[in-house]
Amino acid sequence: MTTAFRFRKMNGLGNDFLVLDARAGVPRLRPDEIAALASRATGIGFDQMITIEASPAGADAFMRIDNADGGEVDACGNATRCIGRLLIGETGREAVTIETRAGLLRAYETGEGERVTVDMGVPRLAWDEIPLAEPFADTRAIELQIGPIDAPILHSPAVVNMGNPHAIFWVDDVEAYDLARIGPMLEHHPIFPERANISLAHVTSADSLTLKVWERGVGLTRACGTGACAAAVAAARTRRTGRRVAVTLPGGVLAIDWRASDDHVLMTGDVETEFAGTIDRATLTWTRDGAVRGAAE
Ligand SMILES: N[C@H](CCC[C@H](N)C(=O)O)C(=O)O
Repeated sequence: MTTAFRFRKMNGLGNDFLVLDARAGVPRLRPDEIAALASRATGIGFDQMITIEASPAGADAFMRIDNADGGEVDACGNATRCIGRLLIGETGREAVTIETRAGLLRAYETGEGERVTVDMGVPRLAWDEIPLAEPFADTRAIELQIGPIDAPILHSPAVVNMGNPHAIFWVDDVEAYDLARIGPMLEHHPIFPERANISLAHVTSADSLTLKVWERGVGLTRACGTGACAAAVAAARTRRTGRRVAVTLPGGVLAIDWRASDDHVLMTGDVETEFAGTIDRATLTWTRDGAVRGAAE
């Protein structure tokens, strides 16, 4: 019996994914196997593994999300755009529904090339929805200080849940902080019982901000879709911007619209299919179509 199965490699603004299709019989990998394949040193290298499954709720598909550390989570904005693109191509429809552990999401064509819009639903803003370890009446700015570090003190982040927990710190220069060093301290801060994704946001105008993200369970990524949504909601809530914000990340720009009519957050951006290949689970080696054999230790 073969232990080989197919995969696709995709990304949304450089936030990259190993995409498996369980509807074709791909096995559920263990966390240690996911982490080994996610390694950029010895594996295929990716931020999240995304598994497409049949949807119990009758959506076009269920999307399962595992971070590079092997931990399963409930939301991934950039991956939702990528899977939306795949399902739009598969169904021939302009709009598809994707079931996730955070709820049913709709993805639709924008008519501009590979660009996809996803309705990420309504942000959760109460302290116990983030969640936080203790009550805060105003989640637009919570008492959390870290430092002193070799840069201005980070303090009073906004917190937002987009199906996953986010903390956003307002800074004048996202490069003035060693996020690779302080990110893990904040991700694992005791105020976040489920840990958190950590963003540095520099508001550049009433409709634009620059964002740098340390992702829970991954580390620094080139883009974070739910992070961009969370930062745009937080900026609007604190009157730093309007409800439509262009979020510039290291990998590109996401257009966020926190729609006033129903409080849904719409996220629009490009997706890219990089390559396809085959993984042999028995040896955790893989072959990229039309390329040389790789090997995950
Ligand atoms: N690291 C996130 C999941 C992926 C989020 C990000 N890749 C996105 O595009 O939203 C978490 O643990 O909540």
